[in-house]
Amino acid sequence: MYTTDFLDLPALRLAGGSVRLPGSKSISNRVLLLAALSEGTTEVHDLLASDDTAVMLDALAAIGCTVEHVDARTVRITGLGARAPRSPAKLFLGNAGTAMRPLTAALALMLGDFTLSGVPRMHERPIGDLVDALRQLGCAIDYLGQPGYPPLSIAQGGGVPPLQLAAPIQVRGDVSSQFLTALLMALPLAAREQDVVIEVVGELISKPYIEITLALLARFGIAVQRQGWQRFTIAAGSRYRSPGSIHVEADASSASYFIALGALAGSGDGVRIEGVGLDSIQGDIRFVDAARAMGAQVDGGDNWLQVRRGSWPLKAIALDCNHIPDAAMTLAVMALYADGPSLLTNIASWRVKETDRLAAMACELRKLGATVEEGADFLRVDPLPAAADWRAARIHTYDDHRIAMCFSLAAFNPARLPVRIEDPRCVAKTFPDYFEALFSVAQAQSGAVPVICIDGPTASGKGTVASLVAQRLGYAFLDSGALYRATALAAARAGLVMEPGNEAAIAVIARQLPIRFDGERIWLADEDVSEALRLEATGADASRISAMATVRTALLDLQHGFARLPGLVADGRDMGTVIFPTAPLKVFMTASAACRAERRHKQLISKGIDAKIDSLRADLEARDARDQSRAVAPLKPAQDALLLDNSTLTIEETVAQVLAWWQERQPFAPVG
Ligand SMILES: Nc1ncnc2c1ncn2[C@@H]1O[C@H](COP(=O)(O)OP(=O)(O)OP(=O)(O)O)[C@@H](O)[C@H]1O
Ligand SMILES: Nc1ccn([C@@H]2O[C@H](COP(=O)(O)O)[C@@H](O)[C@H]2O)c(=O)n1
Repeated sequence: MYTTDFLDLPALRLAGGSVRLPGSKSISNRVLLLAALSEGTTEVHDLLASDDTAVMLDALAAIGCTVEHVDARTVRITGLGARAPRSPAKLFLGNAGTAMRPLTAALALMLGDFTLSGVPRMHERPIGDLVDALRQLGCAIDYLGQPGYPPLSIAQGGGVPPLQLAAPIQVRGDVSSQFLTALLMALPLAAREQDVVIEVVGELISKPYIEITLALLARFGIAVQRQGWQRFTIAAGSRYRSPGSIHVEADASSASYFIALGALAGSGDGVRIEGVGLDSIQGDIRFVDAARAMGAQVDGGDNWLQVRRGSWPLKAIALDCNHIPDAAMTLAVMALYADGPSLLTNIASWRVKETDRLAAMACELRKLGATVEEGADFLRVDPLPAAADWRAARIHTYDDHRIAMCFSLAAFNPARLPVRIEDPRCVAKTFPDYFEALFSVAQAQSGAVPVICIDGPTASGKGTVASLVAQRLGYAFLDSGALYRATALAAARAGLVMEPGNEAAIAVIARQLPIRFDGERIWLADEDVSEALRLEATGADASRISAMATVRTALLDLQHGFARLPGLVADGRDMGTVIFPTAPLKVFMTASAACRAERRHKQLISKGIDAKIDSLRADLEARDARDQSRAVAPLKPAQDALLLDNSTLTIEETVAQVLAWWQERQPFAPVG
């Protein structure tokens, strides 16, 4: 997951290959609560690991369920059954509507004292219609802040008041279908001696989500009779029974980004999406119809979809999006690539989601250059047909995962402009590895993967700085010196002396180098050689073999392979001059020999390695001289490199300078 302040997506061109989607958020949190209310243990497979499921799991543990993490995608829940929940309990539910609403309803029917709160935005998301319905029943539930919104208090430590079950329980259905879902999941707890009837007031929105709820209730032993979408009856004697084991389908709304990707850029066989198919129980699968209407070619089976580009430009669409409220945001970005204005209607529910999505989408689309009309419950988006119409935009994401994900599609713009996604971490709500998945199937425009080169002499700090710059930008990091060091180490282990007569044999070793980078650690085959590589003797050997032309050639492909989405920071001696000569930023980093010797001395002492500063200085000067004077790829600044002497700078100041130079090269307007 990218946890950087922003993530710059370079211009993208084509998409192909296969992605496996994470489990559905809606199904995951429903299944967790149903398992918690059941008697017995439920093993939940393919569970989404995300912020929203994490808060639900924490809450279930807090009220006394046993939660065991079997592996990254499997959790075992032992439910409460007939037991009362642990009380008092304070539950923090982040910004997870799928946790706040159903937990409120379930706990309101149980013995105990509970408070339910969330992040500030959660306290702006309405819950009054659900609370009204629960109060009708007789539950003791109060607002702790603004009436109509969380945080809430449920105070039934002394006992659950007698519930008014004779008359139908009325709930509004036109603000959020989650209120009805919450009651449907909670009221089986009350349907012991008599049927419980729920009546929906107003037109029910997002009906497909109710279908998911009913399907999952059935898996946990609860049959609900439905008369149209207005009246739901839970039979007397209902009791939750664990199915023992249950699989969570992949998220159909998450599929929308990859369906769109296929429609925009799917080349060859296009994009294959694993984990959700055309027969999905999730309403958002109907996004496929909308994508087809815009021109996408979509095939699918039980548990897979395959999407290719069809009509181009895409066809404009006018669609009532009530049935796909979440996935419809993806259509708004696809509309930029259409042959005319697109109109998305019946999306008023966007206003009460993670943010006011209607306002947010309009604002961010305009930043890209689009003309957008925003109504109370609709959005009209004009396309951007010509490259000159597009603007390089910093997309603000409002702590809303779907905004981050759908705007990534703007990176396919014909102007070849990068797109900056602010706070990319917000995708953790439903799809923590979204950008990794995107980069695994998307291809950059040729030469568009950005590379920052940092070259310089020994101990100038280029490795330290390059790695920090890479971290801040979410880019890959290439420590090219490690490749020469690893080759030298492998050659020494093979009994070779680093002299010209052994060049051919050392080049063979370099070409087949079984090197693997794993975070801070470096492996040669199955041995962790991180420490051995940093020895001064290994550095000196590396310097000797690095003068051999065939060894350098043998390491070329390996180094080029590091240039992948979303970008690379590479440090070495010839990054800017030979390996990435067209890189948009080249820095030549130096510091005085005295300063470098002192730094290296401190570095070694801190690792418990004894060293003399004078001999260190002599060694590094000898190494620099050899690196500068060799015939192939000598150490020198590229013609267009910026010089950075950091003798008097701290590490942070040096990093800040490199980042500042990088920002100067970006097309985004300065932050105003
Ligand atoms: N201003 C600075 N910028 C960068 N590094 C610094 C700075 N001040 C101190 N250092 C320290 O200098 C030491 C040498 O840095 P580093 O190993 O990154 O250098 P290098 O140029 O990559 O060396 P080599 O070429 O041997 O791999 C590190 O311990 C680092 O923390
Ligand atoms: N691009 C590069 C990187 C390194 N070398 C040689 O390897 C030696 C070790 O490098 P470190 O950066 O890890 O110290 C170095 O002295 C160079 O001789 C190179 O030639 N080209």
